Amino acid sequence: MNQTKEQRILNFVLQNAVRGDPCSVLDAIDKYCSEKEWAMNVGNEKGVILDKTVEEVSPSVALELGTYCGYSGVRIARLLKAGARLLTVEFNPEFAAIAKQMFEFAGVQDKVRLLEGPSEEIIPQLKKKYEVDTLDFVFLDHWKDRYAPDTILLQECNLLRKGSVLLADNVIIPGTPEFLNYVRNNSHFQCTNYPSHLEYMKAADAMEKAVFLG
Ligand SMILES: Cc1ncnc2c1ncn2[C@@H]1O[C@H](/C=C/CNC(=O)c2cc(-c3ccc(F)cc3)cc(O)c2O)C[C@H]1O
Ligand SMILES: [Mg+2]
Repeated sequence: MNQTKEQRILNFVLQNAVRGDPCSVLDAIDKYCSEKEWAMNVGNEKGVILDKTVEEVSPSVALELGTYCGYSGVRIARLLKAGARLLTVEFNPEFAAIAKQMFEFAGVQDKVRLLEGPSEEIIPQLKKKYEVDTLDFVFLDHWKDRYAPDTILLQECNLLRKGSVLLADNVIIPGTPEFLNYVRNNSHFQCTNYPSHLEYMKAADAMEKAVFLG
């Protein structure tokens, strides 16, 4: 059976990165996806914005929506302090299987919990089933039309507290107009835009940080 692009990315990592070295995993994915096959990883340029935000927040509990191959999950998990954890949500079982192997190879599997299913089903389970009180950091990188409804759902489920930080990928391309309108016109969010570029390309993209004010 033909391999998928995501399996080819994982194989390249297994053959070219160093087991237990998260940075070598990120470098291998970026090398493959810039030289061989484009893929929708947040990439190294927007990845630095993600790094800085994670370091600023120093979250105890972080949530990622849209795991895909695990690139941003490795990126976030490598920066987490001892005892902190990342919950990452992915509803495509093939991608989830790839990401799990990516986390194990990178050596971050003890910090990451991959939750398989649609975000609208998982988010309401976070408190009771996954023992979350509130979320310190949320990275939104799943279907772009889900950013706004899931931001509302996070509030409805009382998962945000004063100071919770949302960071959204792709607010220019593919674009998340409903989400931007929602958080920028909402007195409960303080927003900051971070201009950048589409992963592995010259096209303009940006990330948006939205801090929940309680
Ligand atoms: C609701 C829900 N629940 C759980 N997992 C979900 C979910 N919606 C998507 N997912 C999972 O996240 C992943 C989806 C991410 C969606 N990301 C994208 O569609 C995406 C697309 C581009 C892009 C830009 C320019 C172009 F010309 C073409 C593409 C760039 C990116 O950085 C992206 O994140 C994989 C999917 O299975
Ligand atoms: Mg993205």
